[in-house]
Amino acid sequence: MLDLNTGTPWESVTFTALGTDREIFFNILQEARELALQQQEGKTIMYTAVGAEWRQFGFPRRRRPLSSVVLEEGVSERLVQDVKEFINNSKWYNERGIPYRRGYLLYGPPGCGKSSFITALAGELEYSICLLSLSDHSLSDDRLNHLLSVAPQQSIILLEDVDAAFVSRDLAAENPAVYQGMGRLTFSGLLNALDGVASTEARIVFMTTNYVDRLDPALVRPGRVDLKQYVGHCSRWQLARMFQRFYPEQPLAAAQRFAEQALAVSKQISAAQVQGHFMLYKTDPEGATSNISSSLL
Ligand SMILES: Nc1ncnc2c1ncn2[C@@H]1O[C@H](COP(=O)(O)OP(=O)(O)OP(=O)(O)O)[C@@H](O)[C@H]1O
Repeated sequence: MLDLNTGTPWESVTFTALGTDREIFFNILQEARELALQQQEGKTIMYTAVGAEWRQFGFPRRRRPLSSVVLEEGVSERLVQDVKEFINNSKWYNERGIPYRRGYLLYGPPGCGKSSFITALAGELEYSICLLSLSDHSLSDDRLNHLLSVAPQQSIILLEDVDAAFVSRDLAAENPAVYQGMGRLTFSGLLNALDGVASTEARIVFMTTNYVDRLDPALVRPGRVDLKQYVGHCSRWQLARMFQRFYPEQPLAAAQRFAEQALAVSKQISAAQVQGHFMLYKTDPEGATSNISSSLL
């Protein structure tokens, strides 16, 4: 059976037992709960907004290890440390009367690992992800406000491609026709909703964009975005690291040679491109290095 309001499958089960010991029911329920939770163990749950509530999207996904997302040297560690420090410091915020929330902005070209990193971070923290598209035309100021206030506990709110919903107010003023009818969510509604995100629990908001210069400064000011991080094309270090992860049996020198040659072909290679290239040479590291120009251009 389906709950017509939420679309969630459900059924009623009636237990009857002879005797006077009610404990048996509690034990059964406890066991059922543990079994249900076991199914989610080691997994990351994604939620999307449906109407006024968050609904689980697809099956829980196996947690992505942080080490599988190769960002520029030190970047991943810095972000993880910042988030963990924030989560462990509720007292500091309470004592100073500062809303217990932290905003992050990851920006940079497509396919360089912004979304992958956030997914892996959620896995590391054992948090779920609440994915919200600001360009969703059914999103209004009130609905956004409500959704942010009822987000599941221990979740990261992820606003992807924030530039797609709002453009710098100057740009919009210059060319109103282009930016007309971008949904009922207003820019000030978004700012208010972000400012209102406060709870006794750590509230983490991640935003991503490919076009940081299109964002209104009001959106990325401290308090709304506390840490900005550029996630860009692959550096020499990243290329070698990705090679080593893909071909762990290869010596470091082979990884360095791959990185050299890849950069000689182009300085603007995304990690997604590198991953796609390696997939063509799954068991052939030599081929991956000697045929770089064929698929990385
Ligand atoms: N730094 C990385 N390390 C390992 N894999 C990566 C990395 N960046 C991207 N990939 C792979 O490339 C694909 C796309 O990456 P992802 O969606 O994270 O990029 P993105 O920066 O969020 O792109 P967009 O701006 O288009 O949303 C994924 O399959 C991911 O596994």
